[in-house]
Amino acid sequence: MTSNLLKIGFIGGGKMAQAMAKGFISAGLAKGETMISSCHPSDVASAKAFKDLGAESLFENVPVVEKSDVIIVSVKPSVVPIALGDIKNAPDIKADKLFLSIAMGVTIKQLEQYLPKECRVVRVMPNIPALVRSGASVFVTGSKATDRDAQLTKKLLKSVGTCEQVTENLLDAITALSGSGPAYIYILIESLADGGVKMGLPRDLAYRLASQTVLGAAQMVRDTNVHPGVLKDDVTSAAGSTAAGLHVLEQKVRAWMEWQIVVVFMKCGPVGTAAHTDPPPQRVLINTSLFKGFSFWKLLCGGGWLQSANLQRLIWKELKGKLAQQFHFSCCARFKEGIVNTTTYKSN
Ligand SMILES: NC(=O)C1=CN([C@@H]2O[C@H](COP(=O)(O)OP(=O)(O)OC[C@H]3O[C@@H](n4cnc5c(N)ncnc54)[C@H](O)[C@@H]3O)[C@@H](O)[C@H]2O)C=CC1
Ligand SMILES: O=C(O)[C@@H]1CCC=N1
Repeated sequence: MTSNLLKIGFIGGGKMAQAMAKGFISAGLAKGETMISSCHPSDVASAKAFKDLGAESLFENVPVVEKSDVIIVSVKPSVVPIALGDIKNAPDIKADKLFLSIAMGVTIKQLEQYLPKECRVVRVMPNIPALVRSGASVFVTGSKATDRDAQLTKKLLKSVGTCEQVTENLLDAITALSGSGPAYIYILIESLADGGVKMGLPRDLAYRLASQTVLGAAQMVRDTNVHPGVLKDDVTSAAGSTAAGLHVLEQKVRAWMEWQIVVVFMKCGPVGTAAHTDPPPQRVLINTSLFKGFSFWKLLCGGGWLQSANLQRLIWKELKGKLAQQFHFSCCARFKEGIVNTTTYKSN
């Protein structure tokens, strides 16, 4: 029986939409035929992926809204105004429905502006392990979303992992931690396994051991409620092998893992708003250790202006090497007596 199941629509049928759709099917919350997706006409792979699930797959957004009870907006942030514009500009569309946007950096305010005024909006940050129902999701409700919408959002997201309601000011940091996080854990697994292979392990055994080790360690943190530092000490015998390994890792990995959260956080604001009319928020850098001798540098959200070109050059030199992708960001120097500089750069 499919008649009691919600009709779930995806505007954008890419990687994250497919992960959620497959998770909903495994959870019994949807069937292929109760879902519908749209994608760009050039994206035949995504269209096929949804068809393979038994879902309808289109190259138009308006019918997805018309045929669904809940619509998941799962296009890239820069495409959100275009895709939602299709809906706003459609004559006679009945859009008094719940829209869940998973787009990085696009705010509730923007979503409500892009959509027809009768739409109810929830902003979500899921992650890709939703595919195997081990996702970590959070959500924020928009101004017109009801308690029932919040309950429904929870039901959908809990079916594919954990789900917590948060406030919107936390979403960019959450994107950096759990939205992007799986990618960082994948390189950790890959590098653990590569190290094992280097020392003679068969590759398939190395991946099985590496992934189970990450899974088990994560479960220990989640289920025992013991501080990760204490758990780490339990593995580390005096003068043993783990201590030797940690000596290497502590020098680089810990600092870099924290640093990437700052970098992603900085990226979320400006990119999410790049295509929009709102002025991009000033995202500024805090890393007191980076700039030796300039211990007054702080991470700030806010603006200001600096006179020292030397300081600007120094920051830019530091950052350029660390930020692989092209984007705008602002650097801000804050002296003890107040903010003295903000400059917007474009990396290349
Ligand atoms: N991939 C991930 O792990 C996560 C992604 N997200 C968010 O999910 C969103 C989608 O990301 P991915 O699935 O990774 O990207 P993707 O590139 O795999 O999917 C984007 C989809 O949008 C479709 N599309 C492009 N233009 C369109 C249009 N005008 N109308 C309708 N569909 C259109 C594309 O054909 C494609 O199917 C992004 O906003 C991202 O920030 C959030 C959390 C995790
Ligand atoms: O890379 C991205 O922009 C998206 C947001 C979180 C995970 N993937």
